[in-house]
Amino acid sequence: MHAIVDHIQSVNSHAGEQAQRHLDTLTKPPGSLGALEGLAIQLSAITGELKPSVTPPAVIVFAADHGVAAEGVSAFPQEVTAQMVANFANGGAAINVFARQINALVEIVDVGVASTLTITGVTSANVRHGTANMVKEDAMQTAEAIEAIDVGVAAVERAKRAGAKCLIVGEMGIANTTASSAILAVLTGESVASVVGAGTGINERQQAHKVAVIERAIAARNADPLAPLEVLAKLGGLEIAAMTGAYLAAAAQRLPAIVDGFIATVAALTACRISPAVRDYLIFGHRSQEPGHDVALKALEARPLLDMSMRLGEGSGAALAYPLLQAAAAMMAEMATFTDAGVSDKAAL
Ligand SMILES: O=C(O)c1ccc[n+]([C@@H]2O[C@H](COP(=O)([O-])O)[C@@H](O)[C@H]2O)c1
Ligand SMILES: Cc1cc2nc[nH]c2cc1C
Repeated sequence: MHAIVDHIQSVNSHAGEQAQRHLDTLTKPPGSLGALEGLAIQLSAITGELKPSVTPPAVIVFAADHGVAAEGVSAFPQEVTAQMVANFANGGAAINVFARQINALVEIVDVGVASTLTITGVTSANVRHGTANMVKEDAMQTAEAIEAIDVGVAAVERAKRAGAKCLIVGEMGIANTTASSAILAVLTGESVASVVGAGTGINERQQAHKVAVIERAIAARNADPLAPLEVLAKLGGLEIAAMTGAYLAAAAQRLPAIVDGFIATVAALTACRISPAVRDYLIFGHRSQEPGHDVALKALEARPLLDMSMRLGEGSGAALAYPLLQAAAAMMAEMATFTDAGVSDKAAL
């Protein structure tokens, strides 16, 4: 982890300024493509290229289990994590469908599923078979969190070697909204109640119980809000740590990363607390229905591209946003300039 953090540099603001100048020569009123122009400038600043390519994208899904599931904080039983991993391997989940739609490379990584069965087509990088119950003990040791971060780093490096030009990082883990809410409350100082939601679909009474569980865990673990790795280890999840590592590696490799929903954004915030320069490598794909997502987005000063009332995870919202990045790249590469097309530029009034 430390080696990758040392590699992270700021985005190339000079390339971003050149992209802005190029955009203003294209046959459209300046700024008229709105947020798409901002996206193009960001892609240039990330890659250092005036005409960047985001093809092909790589989808990486990290799966892990959570000891805190034993507290009855999710609408679904823990075994669903492993069952969904098998579904990902068979190509039947929503993320598989959306990944095929955008011709993405796909890797499914078991970084901490409770089940000990191995599944063909899944990268086995299990650090431990689920975290401990954070109400009773630290979710994991710091060394395990670092190991899981390194699983994320390694997956991004494989994607880069395979030719990926853009990353879509997703997750699967029953009870991971509980871990994410706990991390977010500690990192931001916001109340637990303001960052807890229905997750996979618990009712209001169960949500009140979830708030109480998280409050107890936060009090018992007593993590230092200024020590992101400690917060991640004590309250986090193995897939959240792997995603944190993936965002750190994306920045180190100068690859744009599309952040998915609530859990992904909490991992992104953790990565930015470890290394603030990561922020400018991140593009926020969608706004999740999970209420804590707004808190996490605000902490990152992020405006997501889509608002589809989704709350699935898996990287699904990021995959749906990917065609907007393709459009931004195509605009830079293919649009005619005023000079090329013989169109009169803005009148000098
Ligand atoms: O991405 C989101 O915003 C999101 C919001 C709610 C739930 N999820 C997914 O649902 C699972 C966690 O929900 P829960 O209720 O078990 O904590 C996990 O597998 C996530 O991928 C994902
Ligand atoms: C079926 C199911 C699919 C998921 N995908 C991500 N989280 C999930 C949670 C459940 C319960």
